[in-house]
Amino acid sequence: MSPAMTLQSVNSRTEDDHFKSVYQKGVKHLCDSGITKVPNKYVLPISDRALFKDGLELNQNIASNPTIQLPIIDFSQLQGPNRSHVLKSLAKACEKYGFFQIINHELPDNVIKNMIKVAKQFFELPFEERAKLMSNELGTPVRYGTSFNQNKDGVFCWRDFLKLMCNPDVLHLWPSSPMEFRKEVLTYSKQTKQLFMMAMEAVLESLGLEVSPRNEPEDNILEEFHDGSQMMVINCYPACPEPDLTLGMPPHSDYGFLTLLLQDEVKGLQIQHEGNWFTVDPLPNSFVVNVGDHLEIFSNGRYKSVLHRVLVNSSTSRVSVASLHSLPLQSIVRPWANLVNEENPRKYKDTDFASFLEYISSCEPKSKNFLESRKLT
Ligand SMILES: O=C(O)CCC(=O)C(=O)O
Ligand SMILES: [Fe+2]
Repeated sequence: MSPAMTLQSVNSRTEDDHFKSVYQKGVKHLCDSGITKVPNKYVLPISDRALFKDGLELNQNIASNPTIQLPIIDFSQLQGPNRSHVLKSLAKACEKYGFFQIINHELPDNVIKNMIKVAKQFFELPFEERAKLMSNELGTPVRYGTSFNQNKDGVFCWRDFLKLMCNPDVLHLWPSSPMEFRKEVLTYSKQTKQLFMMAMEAVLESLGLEVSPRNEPEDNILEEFHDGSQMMVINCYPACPEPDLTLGMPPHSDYGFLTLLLQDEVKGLQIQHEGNWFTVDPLPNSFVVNVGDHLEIFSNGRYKSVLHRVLVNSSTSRVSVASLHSLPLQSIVRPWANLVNEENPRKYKDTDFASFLEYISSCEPKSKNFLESRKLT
């Protein structure tokens, strides 16, 4: 090998390493550097792009993807004479779509507005400030990162995130800047926990479970959720110069029982329904709620944890806040005994949070692979 070639290969290796470390710093950092094209690291193979269906590239703009109106669950009707009617709609939504929208919840407007405000402010902090929370360890309770799994993803997705464990309580590890961050996010997390408890009670009742406080604690699964795990994921999807080439998040399902999703006014979430992708039109002041893998397991397959993904766009950055709720981290999740019978035999193995972490640490998470790995054949 000639000296020149050696130098060249060293140079390109250095360049590679340089770019590798740039991508690890996240999409916000990359965009702030003034890029006008999507780097190859984020370019999906054609078949994984949003504009691809049944072996064909669709000749349309991402923005013209069909939208879906998710079933609406009116929480103001849950406590009154219409409760059983609302529970029936809830059961249908969880069976058919794996998604619903909550309206007329009791979360005050200002709590929601302030959550979005501090989320946006956090991503506007200087990179060095955000980078203090970067970690390669997936189990770290407070973690700033990028893509889906930046240790494993071959192609990166167009997302930066801040993951905050809310329960178990690690408040002292949360970012201390912006100044109002901890206070506002704590208020928001407590309020979403309450909303989750109401939603979970309704979901259990819709499955035919007796959740009255008169029950012995060991028969009352709702009690276990009081001290259940809560993880908040604050997502930032910067405006993307070539949005058709990449995705904000690849198709995935969420691991917990229910995820409560708050979005700003920018569209982006898509769900898979009857084999097709639909964009969710965010209703102002509502929460989009989805069934997670644990609820699919618990309900022995009656309620479905549905694939969803996120599109990005060229004009506006988007922020969303996902609150993922489940049983305490050390609990075992298994099909509820009353939902298993001769007609509907047990479909899933026992699982827990540790096996989920082990799974996502050891392979590139794709679609519903984790749930597939819990299926009894
Ligand atoms: O940003 C969104 O709309 C969805 C986010 C999401 O799916 C997640 O955080 O798991
Ligand atoms: Fe998700």
